[in-house]
Amino acid sequence: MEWLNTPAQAPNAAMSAAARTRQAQLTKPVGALGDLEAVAIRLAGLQGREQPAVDKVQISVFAADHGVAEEGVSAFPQAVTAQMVHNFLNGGAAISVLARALGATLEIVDVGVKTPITHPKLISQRVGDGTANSALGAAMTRPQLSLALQAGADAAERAHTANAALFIGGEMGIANTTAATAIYCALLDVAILEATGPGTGLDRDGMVHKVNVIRRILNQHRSHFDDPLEVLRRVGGFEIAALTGAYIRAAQLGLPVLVDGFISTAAALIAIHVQAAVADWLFLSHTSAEPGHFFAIAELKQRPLLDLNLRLGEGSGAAIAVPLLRLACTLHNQMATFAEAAIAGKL
Ligand SMILES: O=C(O)c1ccc[n+]([C@@H]2O[C@H](COP(=O)([O-])O)[C@@H](O)[C@H]2O)c1
Ligand SMILES: Cc1cc2nc[nH]c2cc1C
Repeated sequence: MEWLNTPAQAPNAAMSAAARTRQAQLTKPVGALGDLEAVAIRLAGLQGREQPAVDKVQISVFAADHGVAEEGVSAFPQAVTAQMVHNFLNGGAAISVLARALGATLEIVDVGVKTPITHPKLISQRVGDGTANSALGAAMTRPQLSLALQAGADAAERAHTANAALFIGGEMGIANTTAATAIYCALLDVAILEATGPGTGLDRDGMVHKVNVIRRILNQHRSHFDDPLEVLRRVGGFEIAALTGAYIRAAQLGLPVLVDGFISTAAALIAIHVQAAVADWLFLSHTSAEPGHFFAIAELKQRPLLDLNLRLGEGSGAAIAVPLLRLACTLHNQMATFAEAAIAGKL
């Protein structure tokens, strides 16, 4: 795991400066294309070219089960994790449809679904048969944490080797909003009541129960909140750890990342607590409908691109934001400058 401490690459400041200069010359009032201008400028710095592009996209969905599901914290049974993995592989899930529509590479990685799945298209990098119940003890062992981080790093390496311009991580795991909420509370010091949401669709009573379970989890592990990897090991999940490893490795390889929703952002929080410079490589795709997402967005000091009441996961929100990144680049690269179009500049 020595790679974890390898520094993230530094964005190319000269290229973002050149892109900012170009934006100022395009035939529009400066700033009129809003956040899309900042996206193009950031991407230019990350890709080291004045004219960025988001051609090849890799989406890696990590699936795993959670011991804490036995506490009854989800509106759906644990078996849905494995059932959705089959749906991903058979092309019927939202992320399958989106990946096809975008021309993106989609890979599904089993990092610890309870019952092993065999399928020719599945990448099997199992860390265990699901995590242990974090309300009773640590969710994973140290070796399991290392393997899960490595599974994510491997996915980022594959994307880099395949010359992907953008990496998207997705997750699937019944009960993982409980794990993610515990991470938010541990790292951000937000109140459990404010950070907890309905996940897959709990009613009020279900939410009250979920809050109580998260309180038990936090009380169990409170003395370790100053160590982000220990928080991940104790209250996280294999798929959250894989996403953390993927984000850190992508930043080290110089590969921009589009972060998905509530659970993916928990992995992003761990990643930036391990190494703050990883944040340079992360774009937030959307604001999740899960209410606690707000607190992580504030910590990442970035405005997500979309706000569509999404709460699916799988990498779906990030995939939906890809056309915006592509359009931001196309506008930046193809618009005429004031000089080219012979249009008078600002008075
Ligand atoms: O990404 C989000 O913002 C999001 C918000 C709520 C739920 N999810 C998905 O729903 C599952 C977890 O929900 P739950 O209620 O079982 O904790 C998991 O598979 C996630 O991908 C995802
Ligand atoms: C059906 C279903 C699909 C999902 N995709 C990601 N999380 C999910 C949770 C459920 C319940």
